[in-house]
Amino acid sequence: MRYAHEVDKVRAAEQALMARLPDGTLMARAAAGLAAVCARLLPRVYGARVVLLVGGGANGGDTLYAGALLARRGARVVALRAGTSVHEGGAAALRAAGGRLLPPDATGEIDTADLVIDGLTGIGGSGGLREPHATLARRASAAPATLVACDVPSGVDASTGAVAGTAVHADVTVTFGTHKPGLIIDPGAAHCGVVELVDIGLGADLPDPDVVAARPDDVRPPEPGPESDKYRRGVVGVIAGSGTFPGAAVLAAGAAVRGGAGMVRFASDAHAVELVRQRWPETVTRVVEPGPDVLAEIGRVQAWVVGPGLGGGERAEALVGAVLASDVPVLVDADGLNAVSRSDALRRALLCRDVPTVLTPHAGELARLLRVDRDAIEARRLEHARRAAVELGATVLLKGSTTLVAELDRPVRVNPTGTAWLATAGTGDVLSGLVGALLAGGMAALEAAAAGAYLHGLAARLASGREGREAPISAEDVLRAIPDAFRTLD
Ligand SMILES: NC(=O)C1=CN([C@@H]2O[C@H](COP(=O)(O)OP(=O)(O)OC[C@H]3O[C@@H](n4cnc5c(N)ncnc54)[C@H](OP(=O)(O)O)[C@@H]3O)[C@@H](O)[C@H]2O)[C@H](O)CC1
Ligand SMILES: [K+]
Repeated sequence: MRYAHEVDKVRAAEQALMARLPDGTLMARAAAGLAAVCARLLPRVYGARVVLLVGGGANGGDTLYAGALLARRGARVVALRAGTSVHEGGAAALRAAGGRLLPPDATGEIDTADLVIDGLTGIGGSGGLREPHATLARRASAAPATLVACDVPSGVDASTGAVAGTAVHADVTVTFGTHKPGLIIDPGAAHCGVVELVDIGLGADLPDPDVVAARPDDVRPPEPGPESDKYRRGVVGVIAGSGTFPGAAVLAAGAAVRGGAGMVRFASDAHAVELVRQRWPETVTRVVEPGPDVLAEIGRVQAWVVGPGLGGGERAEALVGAVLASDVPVLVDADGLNAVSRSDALRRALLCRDVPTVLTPHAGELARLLRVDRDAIEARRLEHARRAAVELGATVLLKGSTTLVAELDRPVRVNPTGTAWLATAGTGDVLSGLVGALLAGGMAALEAAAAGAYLHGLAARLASGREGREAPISAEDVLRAIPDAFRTLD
């Protein structure tokens, strides 16, 4: 797993470590790591033009010391000082190494630089960048020089990834001690470029992470063994589709088949059932009307998926209500989520469940569930995913530019796979069937949702093609690539 810690925890760990070390040790380690990455990025350090953008805090201090190290190796280093104060030790070190400090209006230096280091704000930054910081950030982001952010791109909230106004668009972000959530969650993540972690010795002082991102060997879907039969591998029940949206049913049922369920039971109205039977003959189908015995009519399952393409109205509410009253894990998606948004009774049913529930909203669906603005969700994804997990008593998988999975008292999972090409109709239906199959296979809700998001994102990448040569994909393409995504796991 890749771990990320919020600012308070980073500061506490730094305090604990600093108490045992001579003054200035951590800043020296951070500066050395930053300078080493910058030296690697330059074709030649000697004679290179390096510009430092320096704010008044320790982030500026790290940057000045790193600039001094590069100046000692022959780089021509100038620092543009934003704000009134500057880290004194760092400024003295830069001057002693032959570097110069200039006022912030010397922006012409940025346009002719080979490399710019952004040391305006780090974990101490808050709110939108003020002037002259914002102008320097914009100018550096637009300049041809390689732009390296010190610890965090200035203007990005390190704990959340929120960006309130101007923020640096870095090519590389050199971060110290641990990742910060804002470096792996959008919109902040999109400002970081490549993230390099420099070890400054915080390890033992860091508590449990706030946010984690899986690496390939962290994703372990259930595997059949010699004892397995279709029932032991897990039966998933999919209730999806309607006269208006039968395609969602075909995609969700297909993804449940490809996701490794031992058997898929599919139930809906006659039209959706006919389509699913034609496309996925391996499913066991049943035409159902909502009623008190609807789940018994469909048969025993180890997990339910309800919602894709169900449409609005009482039918959807009745079917979601029946599933929420069951005693097996449930995944609610799409129109199922909209039914919960409309109905206080369903909301109560959700909170009363004592078996896991996974909700898979996109930002618009989550906005309706939480009764907040959609833009607020997009701007502060981490906060809203966590809030939804608490208020709705469920594991919440928030889809979008960075997919998050939140569950009460657990580190939030950030999905590292995926591609912008996934933003196309029907891909959410595929995700719901896939996660449903993993739930039926016995994975815990958080693990199933995170593994499903990982495999789904990977399938989309495999379907869209080699990096730099991607092509548009359909939900059907993602569905077809699911077996290849499984094959890439260790
Ligand atoms: N503590 C350590 O041992 C280590 C820290 N490292 C580096 O330190 C930074 C954190 O440094 P800190 O001084 O706490 O804060 P910053 O430098 O990130 O930011 C504070 C300055 O930024 C100004 N500020 C804040 N918000 C804005 C804004 N929106 N616009 C413009 N300027 C802003 C703030 O000014 P105020 O007037 O608001 O006080 C300060 O001048 C950390 O990120 C590391 O780089 C190293 O890791 C080594 C160990
Ligand atoms: K910075």
